[in-house]
Amino acid sequence: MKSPHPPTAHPHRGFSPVGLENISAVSNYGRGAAHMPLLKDMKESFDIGSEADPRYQNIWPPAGVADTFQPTFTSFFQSCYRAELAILEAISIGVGLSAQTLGQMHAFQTNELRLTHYPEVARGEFAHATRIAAHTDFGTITLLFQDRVGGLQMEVPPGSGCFVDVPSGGRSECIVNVGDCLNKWTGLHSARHRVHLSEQMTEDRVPERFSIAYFAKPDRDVLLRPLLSECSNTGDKYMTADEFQHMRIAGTY
Ligand SMILES: O=C(O)CCC(=O)C(=O)O
Ligand SMILES: [Fe+2]
Repeated sequence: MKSPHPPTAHPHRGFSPVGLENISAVSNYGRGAAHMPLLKDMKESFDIGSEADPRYQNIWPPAGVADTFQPTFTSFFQSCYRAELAILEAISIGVGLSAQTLGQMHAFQTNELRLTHYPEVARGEFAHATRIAAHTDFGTITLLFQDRVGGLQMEVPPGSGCFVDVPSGGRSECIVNVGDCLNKWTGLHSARHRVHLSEQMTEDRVPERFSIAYFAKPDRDVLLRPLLSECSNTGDKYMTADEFQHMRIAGTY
């Protein structure tokens, strides 16, 4: 392995083989009594942070191995950051905050880009495993890009344990997902989602699937407190974003 992820969840950098991370460790965050089953994830991933992050370095492939990888994804990361700031401005205005409120809390680019490959598997594997277990994203917003294979599902209604397919519009589509931090600031719903067997998948072999998720995260010292007087949040009030990220991710590696 040329760019191994550290053995713990922090920092999210480099390559994680199938079996290293299991998201079901955090599936039950924020849930009431109806607990999700503990299923192993069938995925491998590569995590990239901002080159400007003062705390953590990226773990790039060594020189001579996939030399276009680093410039391609450094540039893509910057494109996602520009999109993030535009979307945060729109959300700020939409919820009644001043236009720069959310953007100002994302100045240091503690964001992460994750490339995920879900290998082809036999359909029967889904009896005791999944592609990525149910979870809410921990950050502010997620920009999700996927191929046309399908399998992304959202919990509807919230807290029910029932998941519906999110149809894939293909590689030019970007799904914007609300994360837990934006939920704490504004009350917008952070949807629980997973990647599992979709209703359309009727063959014995479930084809491989690729996705790219860009996780926009708050600056580490920002407090997660309600920004709108009418929104009611529960639990974890006034943690810093950094404390919250560490708490949420514990146990996944
Ligand atoms: O692969 C996907 O479509 C979703 C991945 C995801 O939800 C995540 O990495 O947080
Ligand atoms: Fe997610």
